[in-house]
Amino acid sequence: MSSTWFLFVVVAVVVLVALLVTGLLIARKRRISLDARREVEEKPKGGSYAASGGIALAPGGTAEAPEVQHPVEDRPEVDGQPAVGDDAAVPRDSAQRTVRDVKLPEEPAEAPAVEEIEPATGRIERLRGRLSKSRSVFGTSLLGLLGAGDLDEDSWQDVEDTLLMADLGAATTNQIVERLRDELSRRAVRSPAEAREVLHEVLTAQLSTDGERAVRALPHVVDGKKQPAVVLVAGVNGTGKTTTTGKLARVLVAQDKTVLLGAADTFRAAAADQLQTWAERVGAEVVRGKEGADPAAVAFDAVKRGVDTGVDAVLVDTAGRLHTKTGLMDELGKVKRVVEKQAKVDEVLLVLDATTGQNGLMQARVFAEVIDVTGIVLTKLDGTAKGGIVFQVQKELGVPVKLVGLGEGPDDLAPFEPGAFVDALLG
Ligand SMILES: Nc1nc2c(ncn2[C@@H]2O[C@H](COP(=O)(O)OP(=O)(O)OP(=O)(O)O)[C@@H](O)[C@H]2O)c(=O)[nH]1
Repeated sequence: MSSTWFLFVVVAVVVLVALLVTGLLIARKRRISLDARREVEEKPKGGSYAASGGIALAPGGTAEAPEVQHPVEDRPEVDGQPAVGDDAAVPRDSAQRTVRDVKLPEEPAEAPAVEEIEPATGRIERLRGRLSKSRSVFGTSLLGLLGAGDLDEDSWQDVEDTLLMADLGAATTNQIVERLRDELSRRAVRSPAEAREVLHEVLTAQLSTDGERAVRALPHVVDGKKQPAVVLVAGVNGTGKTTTTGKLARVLVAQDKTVLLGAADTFRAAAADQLQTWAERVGAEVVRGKEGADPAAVAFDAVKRGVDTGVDAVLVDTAGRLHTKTGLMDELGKVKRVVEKQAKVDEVLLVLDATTGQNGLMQARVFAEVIDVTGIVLTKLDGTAKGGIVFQVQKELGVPVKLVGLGEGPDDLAPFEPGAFVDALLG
């Protein structure tokens, strides 16, 4: 009986163990197959990347990104650009690099180059081509008429018209025609060469004047002390005052004279800058005031500075005054009076634009009433066929033409010499 019970118990235990093992195996098998299916189901379509973690979010607003020490700091040769290895060190989604100020090496300030200046002697000959417009009137027209031999009244009328059109004015034209008639018949002129000689003589004589043509721009001694020459440059806007002042400074510097420029044209904003540029080109000092400052005060300061520093000449560029504005014209008189508290004004150059013809003459008259003009500068003779204005303006003012402007170039200013001028006109 006991052995039967023992056998029964063993069989029961074996069955129980078998059942237990089978149950466990079945349960495990089920779980594996389930998980595998889910894995297949959850796999995203299209082969895209499935992130393993979520995106870190932070509240917006003022939170500042931590400063990143970028390796570029240590590698100046990459010049701030990403280079190989940068991404490895700084992940893409780390804070962006900020713009950094990089100190560039300073460029050495360029000293303004002082230019070489053409000698002034013989300039009118060298610039004679610039008078080509006026030359065609005098050279081609007049010589054509006079060189043709005996002139009838119609031909003399043509000579007269030609001179009038060249802006010689009625009085000067009459005098010239009369002289030409006399000389041509007295000398029994037959050839064009003889006609040219007579014309040259008559025109040159018309240009002669008792006035001194030298520009008074050299220093002198007062009470044993060197005093700079003081030159005022006056004229209507745009006639070429500033340009002439600059050109004249070059002429002086080329002769080893020291020059100071006074920018008393305080009306036109760019005038002082323009003068400063001229000064820098020749290495001269400039005295300038604020825009709109009293021109007389600037002129005074310039002359004072010139006296104190012992320069050879002070050239004062005055404002472009319209001759119709009497107040402004009076101011020019004031500039002169104020300057003369410092030093005598040696030269008042009136700049006239030759292309304005008769209008230029009207300006000259008004200026001469306000200020004692001592010399005339006739500019832009290169751009006009009316070179004859030279003849009129001298007669009108009784003041010599001292300088002529024959172009915009820095050395296109020539001393006025009647013989050379007429030569250039006749070609
Ligand atoms: N062709 C030619 N142009 C000239 C001559 N002189 C001056 N100019 C030109 O004329 C213009 C006026 O010259 P500026 O010197 O500025 O005249 P400004 O009288 O000082 O003028 P404001 O300062 O306005 O009163 C510039 O373009 C010069 O280059 C000359 O002889 N020939």
